[in-house]
Amino acid sequence: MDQSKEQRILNSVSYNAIKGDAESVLDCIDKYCSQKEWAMNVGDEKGLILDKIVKEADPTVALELGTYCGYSAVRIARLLKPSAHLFSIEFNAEFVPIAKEIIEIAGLEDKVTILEGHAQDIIPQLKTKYNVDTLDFVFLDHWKDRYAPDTILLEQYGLLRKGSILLADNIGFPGAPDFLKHVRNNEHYECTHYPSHLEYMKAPDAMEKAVYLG
Ligand SMILES: Cc1cc(C(=O)N2CCN(C)CC2)sc1-c1cc(O)c2nc[nH]c(=O)c2c1
Ligand SMILES: [Mg+2]
Repeated sequence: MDQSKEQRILNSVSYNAIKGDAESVLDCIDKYCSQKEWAMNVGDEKGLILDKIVKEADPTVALELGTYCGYSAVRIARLLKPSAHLFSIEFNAEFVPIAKEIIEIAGLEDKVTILEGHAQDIIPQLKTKYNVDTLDFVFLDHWKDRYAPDTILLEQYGLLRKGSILLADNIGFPGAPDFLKHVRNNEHYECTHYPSHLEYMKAPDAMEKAVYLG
């Protein structure tokens, strides 16, 4: 059975990255995906926007929707303070072990918990099963059609508090029009638009920050 692209990315990280060095894991993935095989990591350019917003949020509890190979989980977790934790939800069973391995190579396994399943099934369990009170930061990077309904779930399950910061990838491409409709012109959100480019490409893309106002 041929290896998957995601397995080849893990092979490259395992062979080339410095164990315990998150930056070298990120650099290795960015190098592989810009020179060898494109993959849907948030990437180095949009990654800088992600870094900026994570530093601004300085979250104690963070949530990521869409783990994929763990690139953004490493990107976020490397910036977390000692007491902080990242929950990352991934529904594709093939990606989960690859992401776990990449996060471990980065030395961040104690900061990240990967929850396998659909966000709409796991979000309702965060308080009861995972002892979450409220979320300080949420990175939406799973599937454009789920951004809006899953954001509404976060609201309905009392997981957002005044000042919770949502950051959504792919607002430009593939695009998430109903998410934008939900958060913009909504008195409960303060939005900021960050134009950028699709990972490893020249094509335009963008991220949107939406701060929940309570
Ligand atoms: C799968 C895919 C293909 C894209 C594209 O236009 N391509 C043309 C150019 N070739 C080279 C690459 C592919 S963009 C994209 C994508 C990008 C993300 O950041 C995503 N994030 C979360 N969830 C997604 O489903 C997701 C999909
Ligand atoms: Mg994305």
